[in-house]
Amino acid sequence: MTRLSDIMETQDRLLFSKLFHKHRQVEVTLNRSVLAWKETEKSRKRSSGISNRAETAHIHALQVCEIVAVHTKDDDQDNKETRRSRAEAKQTSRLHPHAFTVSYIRRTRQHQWCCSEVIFHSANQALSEQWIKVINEQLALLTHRPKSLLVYINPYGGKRRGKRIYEQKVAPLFGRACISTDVIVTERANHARDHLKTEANLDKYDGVVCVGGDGMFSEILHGLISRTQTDNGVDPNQPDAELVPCSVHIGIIPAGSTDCICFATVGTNDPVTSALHIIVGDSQPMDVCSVHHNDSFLRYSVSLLGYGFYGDVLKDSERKRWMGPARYDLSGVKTFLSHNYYEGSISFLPAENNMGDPRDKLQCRSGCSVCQHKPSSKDTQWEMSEEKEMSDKVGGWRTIRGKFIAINAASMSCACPRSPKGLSPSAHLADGTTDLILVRKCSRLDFLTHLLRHTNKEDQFDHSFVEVHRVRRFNFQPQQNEMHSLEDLTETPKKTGFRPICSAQTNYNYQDSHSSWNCDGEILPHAAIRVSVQPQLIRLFARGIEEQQQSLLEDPCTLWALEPNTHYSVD
Ligand SMILES: CCCCCCCCCCCCC/C=C/[C@@H](O)[C@H](CO)NC(=O)CCCCCCCCCCCCCCC
Ligand SMILES: Nc1ncnc2c1ncn2[C@@H]1O[C@H](COP(=O)(O)OP(=O)(O)OP(=O)(O)O)[C@@H](O)[C@H]1O
Ligand SMILES: [Ca+2]
Repeated sequence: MTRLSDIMETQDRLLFSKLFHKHRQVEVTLNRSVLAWKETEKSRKRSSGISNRAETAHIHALQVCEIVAVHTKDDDQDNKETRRSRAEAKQTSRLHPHAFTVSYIRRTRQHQWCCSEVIFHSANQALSEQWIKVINEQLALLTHRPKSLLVYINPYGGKRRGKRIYEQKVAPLFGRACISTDVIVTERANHARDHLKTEANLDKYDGVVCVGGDGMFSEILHGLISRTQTDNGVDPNQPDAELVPCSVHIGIIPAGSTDCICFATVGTNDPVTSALHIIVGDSQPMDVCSVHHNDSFLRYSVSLLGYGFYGDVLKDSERKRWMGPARYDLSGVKTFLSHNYYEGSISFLPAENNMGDPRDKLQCRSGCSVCQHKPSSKDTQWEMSEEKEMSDKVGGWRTIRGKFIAINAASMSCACPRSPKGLSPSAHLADGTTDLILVRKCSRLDFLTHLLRHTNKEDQFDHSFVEVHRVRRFNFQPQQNEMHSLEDLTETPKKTGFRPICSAQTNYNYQDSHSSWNCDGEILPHAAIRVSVQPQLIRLFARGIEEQQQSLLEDPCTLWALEPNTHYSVD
């Protein structure tokens, strides 16, 4: 571990100068990883007045990898941060007229980042220019940062604020970081997907950014995966085909209704935070489920594949798109009151024991050790073996038949503002597995308790009617001919008035006896599906949720040790 005082002294120093910051003289040091400064002793003595006892030294430090950009100071930036008098600011500018601004990432609250600035003044123009040059040289060494991005904006996602969010909050940051962009505002559903599939010249870009919600992300996902498979001659209709990972990173600027992919990979739905993760070129691999019906490809999923409750909520909510995000709450209540269950048979290939358990409370966080474990070739051979697929007993495939209110496969936690811990709080972003949650038929009250536990600290899997398995693949086959309402199961049956109650004996048809699959917010056209997790098929400009820092000083990224009698301020 490097000590901050060493950085301030000589260690690997690239540049050292006495400059002015907030009207005080500071010693500024740059090495390959840190930009640090502290007030000079002379200045401290002057500020502490007549007493000869200097104030304690404050050392401020920024990590170079969290510097967004360095520029000559704009005139209108004068002393925004000091709240000192204009006269004092004018005096600094007169005596030390050559200034440069370092824009950097500052952590605020709840995983949010903002872009802050620190301004250094100098009397010497050449010195100021040298600082800009040397910092820029260090930034240029960070080759994983994107230089050119293709941006798709859905102007109709969420509360229809995508365009404004991009123009006001994101474009200025990309501009400051000297990232060039080609922006396409979509004109119809699937515009972005089709453009990526056939037209976009992907060689030009280091990443694709989507401004919108999970549906818009899904378009980008489908466009990119499909393009990559076509370019590599892979037929996606083969359920066992090994798909080729996409080389282009995806960035998400949240502007939708749920935005669970952004929330579960960054920890917050904030456009500025996401833009900063893109600028620094963060990289988070992610699993993708491929979904087939017989031998034809249906869709890819990265978050929730939900049959029963979440399928019914989505189907109903699609008719209420005009309501915006509130449609999910209304359809949620309506579906809850309908209280339907569906019969079917689900078979699955459990993940190996060393892949953890959905109830182990080992949450996926930045640098997650579980996600480092790549499936061995032995695991893959096992997966591919159709012979094993036929067997129910030898530790391979298992089959469960039953009546379910919900069948959910969560390939990641699916945390979102509605449910901050998500559908499966310990699911992992990139471990090659999905958590299969089976909610069997139960009373309304029991199901409500289960739902409520998604919003508090209690364990939503701790019910006799819920089971959860970590799996690599699963198949679902709906029961052919029955549909039930749970009216007869509740202690005090009530007519809901929301939908006709069908009994098992009367007028059932396919639509009533089957639910639909909610695949990341899209309805699938078939109930019988085969699902296979494709480990780490895509990469996002994200780093996973960072551990909450108890204080900024405990930032896991800091490179230095604390020293007694010195105050540290890690900006
Ligand atoms: C009593 C309160 C219980 C609240 C329970 C909240 C659980 C919420 C779990 C959210 C999981 C989201 C998973 C993400 C799925 C995305 O790929 C997809 C596309 O964006 N979003 C949805 O399908 C959108 C799905 C939106 C689902 C909303 C469900 C709302 C249920 C409300 C039930 C109310 C019962 C009230 C009884 C009086
Ligand atoms: N120009 C457009 N006109 C109409 N629909 C569009 C357009 N561009 C994209 N879409 C479609 O709009 C749908 C919803 O978009 P988006 O995901 O951005 O918002 P949302 O549904 O409100 O949020 P979430 O998916 O997070 O719940 C997507 O499925 C996408 O295909
Ligand atoms: Ca996973």
